[in-house]
Amino acid sequence: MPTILGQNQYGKAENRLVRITRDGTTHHIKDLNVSIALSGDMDDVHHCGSNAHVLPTDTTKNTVYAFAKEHGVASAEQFGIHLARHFVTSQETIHRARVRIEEYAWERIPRGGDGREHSFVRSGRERRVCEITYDGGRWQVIAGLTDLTVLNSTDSEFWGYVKDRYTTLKEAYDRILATDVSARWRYRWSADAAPMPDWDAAYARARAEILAAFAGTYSLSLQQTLHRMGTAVIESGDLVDEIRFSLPNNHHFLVDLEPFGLKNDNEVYFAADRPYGLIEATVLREGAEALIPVDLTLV
Ligand SMILES: O=c1[nH]c(=O)c2[nH]c(=O)[nH]c2[nH]1
Repeated sequence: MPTILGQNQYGKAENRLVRITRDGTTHHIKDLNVSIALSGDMDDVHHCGSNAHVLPTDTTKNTVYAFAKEHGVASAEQFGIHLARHFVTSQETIHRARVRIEEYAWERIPRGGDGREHSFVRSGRERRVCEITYDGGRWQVIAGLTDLTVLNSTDSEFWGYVKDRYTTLKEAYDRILATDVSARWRYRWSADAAPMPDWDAAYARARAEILAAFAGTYSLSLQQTLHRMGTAVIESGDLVDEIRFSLPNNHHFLVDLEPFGLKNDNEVYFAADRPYGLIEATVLREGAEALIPVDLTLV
């Protein structure tokens, strides 16, 4: 039976890279997990095993480390753009490159004024991510974050919902709202000719807008909070056209203390870890195209 080769890509996944920049006795750290996926004239390697068009995945790994030395890592986005451009422009058989980067944040440990800055502590579970795609003509730059854990201990209600014979949920007029924010946003930058944005500043602004909107929204549902967070990011400038969120509703249930003769005045909660509501949506600038995949685990 004849078959047709469909979409295919290959490359080295999860190259763990730590780049130290030594600025005298002050050191800077970038801690990345870099995944490369290349596509192009790959019919022969799949059909008859000729590797003549294949740049080895091992080489893509080496390129990550060599570029870290030669070009440094100014930002994850800029590093990804460098790599994607290199693979597509240096190899005739490679027409598209996708570079995904996860970044782990480190904070400095104060060293008691000895003037030497080389001690770090890993901060939280939160990760910064980006995905760069280049096909020789157009760029797609998606950035985001995963597992940014936030909680409001009041200013959240949930009532007025549909009730059927299986509904047992009590209406809530003062509840905890908590989630681990996963967000991906797509920058408008899409051409080599356009000036390169300050990726770190753009990331910091989006993250700050998400946090401010979460804290500042009097919430009638997590869906409403999501929409406010997305709108805040898009309206904060003209760089982000689309943002998608995946928000687990980290339920906190009031514990029944009446058996102990105690009144629970919204003070004692059971923090459940599963199951959890999962609220997901994309917010777009008017007229923008939805290009971020529905399933954020794929980005
Ligand atoms: O913010 C919420 N949105 C829902 O859709 C929902 N459903 C539910 O049971 N609790 C909540 N909370």
